[in-house]
Amino acid sequence: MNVRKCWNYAAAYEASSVHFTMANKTLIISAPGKVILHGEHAVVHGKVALAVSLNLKTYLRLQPCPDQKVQLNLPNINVHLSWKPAALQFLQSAIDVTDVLTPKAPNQEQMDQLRRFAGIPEGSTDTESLSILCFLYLYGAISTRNGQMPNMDILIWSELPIGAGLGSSAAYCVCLATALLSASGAITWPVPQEYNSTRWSEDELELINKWAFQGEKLIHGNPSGVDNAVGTWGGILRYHAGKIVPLYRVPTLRILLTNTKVPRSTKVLVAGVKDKLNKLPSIIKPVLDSIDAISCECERVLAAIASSNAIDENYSILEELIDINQHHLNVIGVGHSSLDRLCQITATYGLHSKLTGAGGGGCGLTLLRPDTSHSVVEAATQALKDFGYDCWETVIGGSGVSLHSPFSLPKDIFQILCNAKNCQ
Ligand SMILES: Nc1ncnc2c1ncn2[C@@H]1O[C@H](COP(=O)(O)OP(=O)(O)O)[C@@H](O)[C@H]1O
Ligand SMILES: C[C@@](O)(CCOP(=O)(O)O)CC(=O)O
Ligand SMILES: [Mg+2]
Repeated sequence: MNVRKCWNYAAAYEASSVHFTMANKTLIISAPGKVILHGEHAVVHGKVALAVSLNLKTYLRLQPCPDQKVQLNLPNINVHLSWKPAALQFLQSAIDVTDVLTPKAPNQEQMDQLRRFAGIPEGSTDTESLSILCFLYLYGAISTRNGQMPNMDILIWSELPIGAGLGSSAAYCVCLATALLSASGAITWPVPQEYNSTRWSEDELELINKWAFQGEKLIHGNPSGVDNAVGTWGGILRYHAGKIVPLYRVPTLRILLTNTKVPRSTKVLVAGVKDKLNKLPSIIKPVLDSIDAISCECERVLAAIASSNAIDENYSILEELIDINQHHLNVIGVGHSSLDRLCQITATYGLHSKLTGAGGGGCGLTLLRPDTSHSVVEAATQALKDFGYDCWETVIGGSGVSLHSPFSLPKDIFQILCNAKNCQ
């Protein structure tokens, strides 16, 4: 791997006790959430998944900390922490990552040390604990290389619903990995004229993706890697056993997303499927094989639609695949009555839905045909909202991890990330 050294950054670093001086620039990064069309859960067991980036994003703002501390602000979950670098000194010996180009996951002993330091009880899977442990691990593994204990002020805020199947954990990890790798000089510290675009080389994106995957392991236990791949590269991807293939022959899809608002944890659901597979392999394995076949068939049909072939018939196949997969997901134990209701409500409008992401509540997707009328979408949306669900038509397939100028952000996001007090 040829990861570029950021020489300007290194010079600034040498000349200053502040790790990422760079003329005290603020770095703003975003990573998108994702929608899994087909293959959730099966992908953890080596099957194919098709996933696409979402126009809802997580944003990270990184800046030097004026009072020489390490600060972590996570306003979505009301976490505001601050450490003196000396208090984090133990991370250097505890997380012994000798080569930042070779990402590793924490072992049990390291996890125990991090947990004890943060005062998090063993086995705790609450939102705050996972986010803090993930930060401490990535900071310790990436930022403290070369014996440094850099001060920094990090704020991460998301427009994604958290814990709802749209990949907020991966977007969180991609943003953190990108910021920490940039600040440590392992990947390019982007220069101002590169704002509003992805300016990392393919090797750098690979390194971001690999570190984000280590973070996902901490949050999910046993992730497939599909979510962090979409968060890093964006677009529509076919993911199979770590192999990422961008798909180009795909029509513009219209998708309605519904958040049932039923909370659930990906970690718990993924572990549940593994248990079922271990307990009843001859029953569950064929279901995972069938989900694999659904993803492959969906890819074929999307390519056929993109070539303008028999649109109506091919949409009928897509709808049937959605229905079958939703049944399979129920069989492997990741359904929920809130999702069944979503499928029933949309069916009354002739629309087909399935859960997306880990299931157990969270979000479902509904496929709209190119000619599904506005009035049908409105009526279905209203019926779902009447049930207390959030429902919106999405824009999918946008860019992956990106860099932003504070002043080109949408006003509301600018205000959250860069109020006058926080932004330099
Ligand atoms: N913006 C955020 N701020 C803090 N933590 C976050 C944020 N986004 C995601 N997380 C972490 O990711 C976890 C949710 O991940 P997960 O259960 O995989 O659901 P999903 O990825 O579908 O949103 C949260 O419990 C939290 O630890
Ligand atoms: C269930 C799974 O396939 C997707 C989980 O996505 P999410 O965390 O629910 O957004 C797990 C994985 O692929 O790592
Ligand atoms: Mg997740």
